[in-house]
This record gives sequence, C-alpha cells and structure tokens, in this order.
Amino acid sequence: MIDIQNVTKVYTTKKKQTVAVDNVSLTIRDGEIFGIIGYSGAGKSTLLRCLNALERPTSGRILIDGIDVTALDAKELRQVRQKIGMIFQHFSLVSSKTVFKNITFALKAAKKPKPDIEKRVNELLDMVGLSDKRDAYPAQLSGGQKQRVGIARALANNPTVLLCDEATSALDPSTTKSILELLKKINRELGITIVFITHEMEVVKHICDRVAVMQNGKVIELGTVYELFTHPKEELTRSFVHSVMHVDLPAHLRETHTGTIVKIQFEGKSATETIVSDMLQQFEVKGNILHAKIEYIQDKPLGIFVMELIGKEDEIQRAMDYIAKRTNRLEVVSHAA
Ligand SMILES: Nc1ncnc2c1ncn2[C@@H]1O[C@H](COP(=O)(O)OP(=O)(O)OP(=O)(O)O)[C@@H](O)[C@H]1O
Repeated sequence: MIDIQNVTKVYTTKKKQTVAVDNVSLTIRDGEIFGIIGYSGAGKSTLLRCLNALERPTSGRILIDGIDVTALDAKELRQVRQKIGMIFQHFSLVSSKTVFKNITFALKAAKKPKPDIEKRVNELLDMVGLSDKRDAYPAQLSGGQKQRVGIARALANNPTVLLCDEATSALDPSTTKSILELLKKINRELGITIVFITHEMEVVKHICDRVAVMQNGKVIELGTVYELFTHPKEELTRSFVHSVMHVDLPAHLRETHTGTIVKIQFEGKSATETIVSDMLQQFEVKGNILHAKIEYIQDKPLGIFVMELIGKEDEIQRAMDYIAKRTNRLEVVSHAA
C-alpha cells in the first residue's frame, strides 16, 4: 500500500516559490491501477517523483508497504527503489546500448549474478513481446517498442510498484492501446500496483481502477473511474469526462428542431433496459435520436442519448418524467420551438 500523508512540495528559486504539490493525502491500494490526471503544471510529476524519492517532499510523509521513503538514507533508498519501477514519456533509453544492455543495466545495478541476468532479460523480453529485438539499438525501434523496453527495464528487479509518467503521451492511439493492454496484463498477472499520471481521460478510462484529479497542486476529486465518469463533481473533472463522452449537437440541429431536445444518461443497469422503447409505447410522443454514445468503463455501460421528443406539451412532460424516474439523469437541452 502507498500511503501519501499531507505531502507538500515547494520549489524555491531566487525569483519565486512554487507550491507544486499542496497538502496531498491519498491511499493507493495494493494491486490497483491508480490514475492521477491533471493539466500541465498541476503537480502530477512532482507527486509521482516524491513516491520514489526522486524528489523529497517539503513536508509530509510517504509510506510504501509501511516504509517511510521520505526518511531513508542513500543506501536504504537504493534498496527500496528496486521495488519501485518507473517508465517515462520519452522512454529514457541509452541510445548507444542494445535492448539487451539497456535492460541488464538495471539488474547489474542490483548486483545480480551474470547467469541470472541473462535468464531474466530473456524472460522480460518474452513478457513484453520483444524477444526478436534483443540486439537492436533504440534508434532501430518504434516508439511503442521503445516503451516496451522501458517496461522490461522497469520490471527487471520484480518491483511491487510501477510508476508511469505520461507513459503513452508520445505514442499514437493504436500503439497507446497496445501499451495500456500490456500494462493491464502486467498488473493482472504479476499483481503489481500501477500509478499512472496522464492528462488524457481516454487513458484513464482504458486502464485505471481509481483516479485522482489534480489542479494547482491539490487533489480536487477522487473516485472510481466509473464514479467520476457518471457523477463528476468538479468543473475540471466534468471537462475531462466531456473530452471522452462529448455529444455536442451541430448548431443547425438546435436551430431547426421543432420538438423538445433532451439528453439522457443511462448508467449500469439502466443502460441495458428498454427504457426508450417503453416510453415510446406508453406515451403519445415520437422520438428522434440525434446523437448517441455508449462507452464501457470498467466493463460497465454508460450511455448518453440526445433525443428530440415530438408531441403535445403535456405528453412530452409525462414522457420526460417517466425517463427521469427510470434513469435519474435527464436534462432538457432545448424546448419545443
Ligand atoms: N525543479 C523544479 N524547480 C522549480 N519549479 C518546478 C520544478 N519542477 C516543477 N516545477 C513547477 O511545479 C509545478 C508543477 O509541475 P509538475 O511538473 O509537477 O506538473 P505536471 O502536472 O506534471 O505537469 P507536466 O505534465 O507539464 O509535467 C509547475 O508550476 C512547475 O513549473
């Protein structure tokens, strides 16, 4: 378990003081994939770097499996760091060394015997699907392959925690997906706790169990990914959710419609029920679907429908009340013209 207790990090330069992390407290459970999302400058990297003591907090404590990493001397820190792997946005590979050498580096640093090193590197290359690239140099690899080497290197010493600093931000969408799938597999099969920082809600949706939203050094919202997608409380969280779930209508549709336009959110069970067709059968209204999107988040459905309801005013109201009762989430986008 990672227990972050009242962590503050202040950078002091000649000109100014920056509070990069502002009194953050979080508990990250064993075996979960925990996301930290925020825009540039929110303090995500600084907080992540505090977890493996690349940065020392100005105040507060971080306990990893009960060990206070903020209070270790250099030797103790080296030992603890072997249990905390890290991968980076720009991979941080040594360009003059082969894939094999890049990975052995971590094992040599941990003073592993030579025959063990050879065996372990082959295992790792197999795990990340790069056995055929053992003798290639980083320049001969694609971005996704470089990140796979980064992952193999981070896992070399069997860490219990893997820190991911914008690990897919330099990759295209399909390569991002394959790296996220690999990380999920590692989490599932090896039970490694993953902390993933990102500015992309799509990534959070794909991989995380829980997520903290950071702004100006503070955690402003925390919950399971499904909770945040279905009931975002803060404006910033809503805008992150909107970036994935957006169902904006073209302006001309808003202008030319004759009926009442409603937006309906279906969550969990309600997404699998025949609510719309029941409504159309029970009330004298016609429904015209203008926009619809269903996402599966943590394997649970979340649907957003934008519909135009056409009929008499009181019948539309009764139809809307019916849907609101069964879904709890109905919003009138625009009244009948
Ligand atoms: N070494 C440093 N010295 C001074 N200020 C720093 C240092 N590192 C970060 N900062 C400042 O701390 C704040 C938080 O930066 P941080 O890199 O943690 O944010 P972030 O959310 O990870 O953003 P990004 O994704 O752009 O890295 C920013 O205002 C940044 O300028």
